[in-house]
Amino acid sequence: MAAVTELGTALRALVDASVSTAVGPEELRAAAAEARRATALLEADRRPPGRLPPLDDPVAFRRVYSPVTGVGSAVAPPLTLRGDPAGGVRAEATLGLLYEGPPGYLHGGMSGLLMDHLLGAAAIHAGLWGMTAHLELDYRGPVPLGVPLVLRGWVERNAGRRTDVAGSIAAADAPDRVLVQATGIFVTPRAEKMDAYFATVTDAAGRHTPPGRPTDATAVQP
Ligand SMILES: CCCCCCCCCCCC(=O)SCCNC(=O)CCNC(=O)[C@H](O)C(C)(C)COP(=O)(O)OP(=O)(O)OC[C@H]1O[C@@H](n2cnc3c(N)ncnc32)[C@H](O)[C@@H]1OP(=O)(O)O
Repeated sequence: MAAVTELGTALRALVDASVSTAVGPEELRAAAAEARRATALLEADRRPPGRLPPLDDPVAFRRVYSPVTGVGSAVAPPLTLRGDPAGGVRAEATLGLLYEGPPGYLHGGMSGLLMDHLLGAAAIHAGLWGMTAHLELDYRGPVPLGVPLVLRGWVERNAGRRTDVAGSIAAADAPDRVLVQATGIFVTPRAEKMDAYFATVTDAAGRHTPPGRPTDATAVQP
């Protein structure tokens, strides 16, 4: 885990530098050559799709390469989710130029990614695993880059396999002024769909490990 985190941290610094650098073409080409060397090192042994990385725990929903929370991901902020004393889950983040939409502000699709994850995590935190069936966002104000944000997700109601969830993004210094409001419907797929979707998913040892088994949601910090 330390090595995965070390590489992820280095890659995030590289990606951030690559989208904010003002160096010339010679330096860009030299950096590209270094990046290709690193890629060759990593390509020496790759896992096939459907086989989880050894550090993943699908029951606890620990995903080291998640594009939202993955400590090993080059593109994840990465968020750390916590149980929210007010209910549901929350995370804090300061997002950089990698995620820019309008100049100086967060790309709206990135808000969608983050809200999808927070809402899904809120359902899981309540013991209600499901896949996103519907996600709706209201963009009430632009989300600034480079300032601390607070992201929240909470369950509104549950009926059978369906869970209605909501969430928000706000600046940490103005948490009551909601910039993005999200609502979503998460559905635990019927058994035959679960089988069809995840029949070939295995852990690193080759054991069948579909998601959605009863979870202790330990990926959310207490
Ligand atoms: C903490 C750890 C961190 C870890 C946190 C990890 C968070 C991860 C968050 C990311 C999650 C994703 O990206 S998931 C990936 C994106 N999503 C997908 O690919 C899902 C694609 N869609 C599907 O496969 C399907 O539509 C399903 C599985 C969602 C539903 O199919 P189904 O199982 O046949 O369910 P179905 O019988 O149709 O519906 C069940 C009930 O839900 C209602 N329902 C279903 N869909 C909808 C809908 N769009 N809008 C309204 N209502 C709906 C139905 O009316 C019904 O209500 P009633 O009649 O019972 O009242």
